Amino acid sequence: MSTPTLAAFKVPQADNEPMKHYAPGSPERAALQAALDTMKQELPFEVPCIVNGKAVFTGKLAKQPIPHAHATFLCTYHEATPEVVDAAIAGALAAKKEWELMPWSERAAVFLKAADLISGKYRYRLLAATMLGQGKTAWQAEIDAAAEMADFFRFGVKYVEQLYAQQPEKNSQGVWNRVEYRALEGFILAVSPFNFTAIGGNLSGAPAMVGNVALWKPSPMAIYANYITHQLLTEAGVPAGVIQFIPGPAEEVVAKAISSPDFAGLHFTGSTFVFRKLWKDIALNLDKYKAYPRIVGETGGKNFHLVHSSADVANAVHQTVRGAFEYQGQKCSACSRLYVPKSLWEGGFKEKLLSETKAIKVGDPTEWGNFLGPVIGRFAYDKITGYIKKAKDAGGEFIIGGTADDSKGFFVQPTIIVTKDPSFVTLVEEVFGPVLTVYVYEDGDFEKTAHLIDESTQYGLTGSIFASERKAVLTASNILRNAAGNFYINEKSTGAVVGQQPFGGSRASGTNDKAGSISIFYRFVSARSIKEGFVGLEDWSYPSNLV
Ligand SMILES: NC(=O)c1ccc[n+]([C@@H]2O[C@H](COP(=O)([O-])OP(=O)(O)OC[C@H]3O[C@@H](n4cnc5c(N)ncnc54)[C@H](O)[C@@H]3O)[C@@H](O)[C@H]2O)c1
Ligand SMILES: N[C@@H](CCC=O)C(=O)O
Repeated sequence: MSTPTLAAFKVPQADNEPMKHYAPGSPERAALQAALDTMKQELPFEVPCIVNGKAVFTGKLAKQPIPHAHATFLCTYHEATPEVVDAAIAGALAAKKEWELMPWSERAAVFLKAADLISGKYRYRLLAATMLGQGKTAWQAEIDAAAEMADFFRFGVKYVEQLYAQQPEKNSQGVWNRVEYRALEGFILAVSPFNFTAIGGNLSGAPAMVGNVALWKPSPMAIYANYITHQLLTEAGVPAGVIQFIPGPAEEVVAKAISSPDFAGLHFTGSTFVFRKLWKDIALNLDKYKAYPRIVGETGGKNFHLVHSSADVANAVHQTVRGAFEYQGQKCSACSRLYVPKSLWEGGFKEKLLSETKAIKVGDPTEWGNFLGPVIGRFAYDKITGYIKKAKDAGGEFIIGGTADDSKGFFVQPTIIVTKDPSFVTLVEEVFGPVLTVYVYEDGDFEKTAHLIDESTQYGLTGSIFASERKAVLTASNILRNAAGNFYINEKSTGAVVGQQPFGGSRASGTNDKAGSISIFYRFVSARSIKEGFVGLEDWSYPSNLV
């Protein structure tokens, strides 16, 4: 039976999820501690693939280690095989028939409920899994797994309502024009990174919100938090088959999915290298596809803080410490290059930056008081320490840090390197760790330095100008227009909020489809224009045909 449309429903106003602060003695600190204690007692968990709403135990096992104590595993998970991927595609296509025809208000209700499950019932479990599995402190986990994910769903619903409301301005006499926003034919492949639990939820959830079905391949380093995300989406009412959860060997699972004729789009967040490879692989399969696939990818960055001589030094230093080192520099938006005028650097900036950085406590992120946790895993540890070695070999001046210890967990101390070489290796390549490289410029070279920032890397993700002189802000804003998709003034380069600063960059940083905005939804719909005539033609010829 079809569902009647008996009203034009309005979705609730979207507000950002109120953040909890976890201060000593607060009820939220007690609740999170209890969730952590329980999770530590119960681990390791077993995680299956979820296909058509059913748990699939393939027996092909892999493990997600705890980065601050890598001998311990948070979960053992069952990897998807090519047969599981095939079943996931077939099941998703079958589920799509009902899902895309479901009235919008029903789909909206599912995601609004998911947001409330994140704010309430699942909050502390999601946070605990993100802290243990991805090495986040309580605050970093709160920003991500609670606030950002709830915001993605609540604001997403609002944006879809706005998208659907976009209708043709004009109707000729006797005609009614409409546009409907169809889901894409086929399925979306969502491939998510380790560093934000929320991004996994959004990569699979955003296409589903507009009626698509998705195969979700999570990062091997975020399996458990993403599995909980899938569970809450199911509890919220996402029907079986609409989001298939298929962890597994990345190359194999992804290659299988993108070789399907029904592959309709890639929703990717991760490194530039992998995204470029996938784009090329998709291109090689182009003749197989039923339609041109949509390719959306948000990727790496080499984000800058440019300090002008008129800047408030205390603010610039504090913002830089947070921007560079929070979550161990493993945010795509992390500040990893700092440009400071000589007068400020020698006039107290350097001392303040050093003394503030020295005060940072590094250790187990589930212990209150630690500001930094471990980096995510062996590969990241080796890559970051490799860059530290390269920087030492190239003659960088290490003013703090440069040391690391992987005996128990993957710990890298916050590191600051000063260089006189504007193309220094850690000034141009993405390190993705707690490593900040400083370039000190002559005060008179402000504009030249802005051009240097613009031209010296392939990326264009985030960046900040610190200045109190308006002219300096304007100059930097103009020169750096294409150097950052998220540009900040007297604010750090990290911490974009859904509904406030739509997120994404261009150049080698991504397709800039702006997660957390209406733009992303355009990428996962294919509009159909409908023209209905109410008055029949009485003749076929035009007045211009008369003589
Ligand atoms: N721009 C953004 O919004 C944004 C947000 C978060 C992270 N990032 C970027 O992500 C990177 C860190 O995340 P990561 O380490 O998880 O990235 P990654 O590229 O290593 O992995 C991302 C995803 O791709 C999969 N993958 C890896 N190799 C693959 C292959 N050969 N074929 C198919 N799939 C493959 C992984 O399993 C994972 O699911 C950084 O470069 C960071 O800047 C960007
Ligand atoms: N949106 C986040 C970064 C996400 C990528 O890692 C920020 O703005 O800091």
